[in-house]
Amino acid sequence: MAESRARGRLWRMSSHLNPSDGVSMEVCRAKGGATGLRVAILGAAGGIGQPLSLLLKMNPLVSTLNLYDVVNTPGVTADVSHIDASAVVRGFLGKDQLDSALEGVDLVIIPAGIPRKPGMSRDDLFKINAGIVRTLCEGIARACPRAIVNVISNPVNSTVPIAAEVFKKAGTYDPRRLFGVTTLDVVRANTFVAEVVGLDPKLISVPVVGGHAGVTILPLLSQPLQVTPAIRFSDEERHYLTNRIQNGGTEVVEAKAGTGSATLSMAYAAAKFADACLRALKGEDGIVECSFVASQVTDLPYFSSRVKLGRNGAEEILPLGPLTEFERKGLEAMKKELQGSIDKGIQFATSA
Ligand SMILES: NC(=O)c1ccc[n+]([C@@H]2O[C@H](COP(=O)([O-])OP(=O)(O)OC[C@H]3O[C@@H](n4cnc5c(N)ncnc54)[C@H](O)[C@@H]3O)[C@@H](O)[C@H]2O)c1
Ligand SMILES: O=C(O)C[C@H](O)C(=O)O
Repeated sequence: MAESRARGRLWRMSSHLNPSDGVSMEVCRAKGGATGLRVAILGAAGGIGQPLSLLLKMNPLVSTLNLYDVVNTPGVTADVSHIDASAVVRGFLGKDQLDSALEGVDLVIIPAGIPRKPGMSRDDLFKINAGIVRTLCEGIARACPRAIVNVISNPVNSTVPIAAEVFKKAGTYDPRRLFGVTTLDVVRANTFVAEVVGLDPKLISVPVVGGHAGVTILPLLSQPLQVTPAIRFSDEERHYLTNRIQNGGTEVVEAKAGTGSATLSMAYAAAKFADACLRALKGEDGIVECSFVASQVTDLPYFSSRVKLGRNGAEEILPLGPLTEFERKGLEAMKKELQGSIDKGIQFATSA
């Protein structure tokens, strides 16, 4: 009897988390930490979305975590909501619940969309993911126009310009609040450099600039901060590392052999970048992360480089610093492709 009473209570506690089931929250006295920040994950039931939901639930800065997807959110929500961290988890399913998922949110993270299979480029995802990102950003413009937005969906070099155009059309665009998530490139660069030089990756911080596809990913290996004496690479090491960092995504896609692309390392990277945004929103000073943003650092309208984060998002885009000849050539080599991907995104969003 005692056991079944406990079970009934648990059922109510978890099922009320999905607003679609009509069960009220009256059994709960607490409705979530009042002082924390509200986060929505769009695409929360996917390969990235699920572990990212887990990591954000564990983030003490988060008071409310809204999980949105077009499939499977009730199960993911019930599962993640049982973790004994303070964020209240709420599930939202299908496009009719998009605006409710976004209302009052401070940070929106978008990992919605299809991933690559072997032999595909990120640009091959454009056809499907461009429309998904556009629809989700229209929801953001309606329901939480002041939110910070972290775009993960590929091709990032085009989806960020799409998001910007949607917000411009809605009259809500603030370039400081829109970020393409390129943290995984930095995470990979730190890991691979640490392997080569035999150091703890936590000591390495390689800025990775440009965009998020092939040659547009440019690690500035002459600037791996925090290590004294400075690391110097041989030509062979520099070529190996640049090539491996540029092709890190493909390495995972091929290893997964048709079942998807990076999900766990990406969830880690997205949670790291989201945490930086949340800490900046809370007023913490001195936070710098690489991200693909509207930029004047080069002649390209969007570019990933080190960005100082503040209460309003991107406070300052830092200069690239001194480049080696190898890096200067890499920068020139990426420009045509990156400009083309940016133009493709703008064209898609403005012609619709
Ligand atoms: N920026 C990066 O560094 C990086 C790294 C890895 C993957 N990615 C990209 O992230 C995206 C997601 O990858 P994944 O492995 O999680 O894919 P996945 O297929 O496992 O998950 C995608 C999720 O998006 C959902 N979805 C589809 N349409 C939607 C819509 N209209 N609204 C809400 N949700 C929707 C799906 O239902 C699914 O749950 C891909 O485009 C992938 O290329 C980017
Ligand atoms: O490579 C991909 O398709 C996914 C992602 O962009 C990555 O870098 O892992």
